[in-house]
Amino acid sequence: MSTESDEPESSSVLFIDDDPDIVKAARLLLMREGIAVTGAASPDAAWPLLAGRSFDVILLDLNFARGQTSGAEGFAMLDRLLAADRNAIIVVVTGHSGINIAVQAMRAGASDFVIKPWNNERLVATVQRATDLRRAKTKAAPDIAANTEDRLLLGEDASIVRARDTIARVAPTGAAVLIQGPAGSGKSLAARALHHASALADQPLVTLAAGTPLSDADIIDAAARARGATLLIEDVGELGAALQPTLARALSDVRVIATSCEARAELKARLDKDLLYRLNTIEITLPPLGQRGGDALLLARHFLALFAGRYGKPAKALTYEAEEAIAADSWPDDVRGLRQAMERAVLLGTGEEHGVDDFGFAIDDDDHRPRAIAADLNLTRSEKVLVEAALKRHNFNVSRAAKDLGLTRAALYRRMAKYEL
Ligand SMILES: Nc1ncnc2c1ncn2[C@@H]1O[C@H](COP(=O)(O)OP(=O)(O)OP(=O)(O)O)[C@@H](O)[C@H]1O
Repeated sequence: MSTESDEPESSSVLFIDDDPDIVKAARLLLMREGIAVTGAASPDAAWPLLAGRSFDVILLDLNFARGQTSGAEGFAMLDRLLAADRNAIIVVVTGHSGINIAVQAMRAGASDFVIKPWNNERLVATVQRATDLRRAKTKAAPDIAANTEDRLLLGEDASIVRARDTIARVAPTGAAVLIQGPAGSGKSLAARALHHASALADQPLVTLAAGTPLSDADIIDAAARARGATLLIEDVGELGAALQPTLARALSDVRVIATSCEARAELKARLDKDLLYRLNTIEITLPPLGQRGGDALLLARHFLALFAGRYGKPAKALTYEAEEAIAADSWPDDVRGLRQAMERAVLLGTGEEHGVDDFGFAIDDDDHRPRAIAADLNLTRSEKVLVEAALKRHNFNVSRAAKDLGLTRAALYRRMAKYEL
């Protein structure tokens, strides 16, 4: 938001670095220049902050895991940040030995780099330059400063990593993309992410809701408005047979993204061949949340932090039982249902932590385990989920996680290898 004042506008920095002392040093230094620094200890911890607001500059450490020097995690984050906001201003932070890596990062889209330990004056100058660059870009395209919640397809399950990768690769091409998945699984979000990452991001995204009553004229009108831009056809499998040829004919000079709850075979039976051919050059499938491993827990934490920020409530941790129940639930209303459950918990939860009661899970009276776990007969999956939850809870400290799980360190390491954690 711009302010009418002679004072220079203060700027905001998100510093993603696992070393709290480094973040603190930057905060104290930059504060004197009117620059506010928010810290995030890991890429995971950064997303809820990014979803809730926008930052002028992102300082990104490239190495997170202890002893890592390849920068792989930082590069992955750099790609994701730029996919979420192609005008993000990212300054990578690296040690002396990482100059080559910093140069590679700039080739990959970073705006600048800082070498640790830094020279104070140089850090201030770099951040100020980066802020100016952001301001210039924001002026050119005012909507980029809007919060990025509608572009972040979060998750670490292989299916979501693949979906993000496909989005990043096909967005600039203009190819037609069909996104399949159950209701509430993130199809519209994926479509918007695709649009924002495309060369047509500055043009409108026209939506045609195929599941609502439509006439030929509605279809022709939507396609005309989307000419030279992108048409999002939601629930394309619901489109009446009589209207399908009209749509197929109207889709010239339009980038098409379609979503469908139906799987491919069903869609094939329902849709006119020409229309399907026009829609499914590239297919992206979003599996139900209950089949995405640890993503339910990751998303739950994300939404809790997001809503805590939005409603000005304290950020609370989840109890162990609540984590287990969230990880093991089948989430019939998918991500939408989980999102609502987390919003309700933030608004209504009264305890110091979010417990199972905040989410309407019932505890089994016999073994004091959440019922959702008892109902899940897939032992392998439950074990993976529990191991992952314990590791995350203890910030990947293996000794503490092993103790929590009642395992020896060796037994935990074996399971981590088995589940590729
Ligand atoms: N991977 C994700 N990361 C973050 N938020 C998500 C994710 N997936 C879904 N959401 C959020 O969950 C809600 C439901 O997602 P969305 O509307 O995209 O689902 P949909 O599959 O299009 O549903 P429908 O078929 O009912 O239209 C939205 O608020 C969306 O932002």
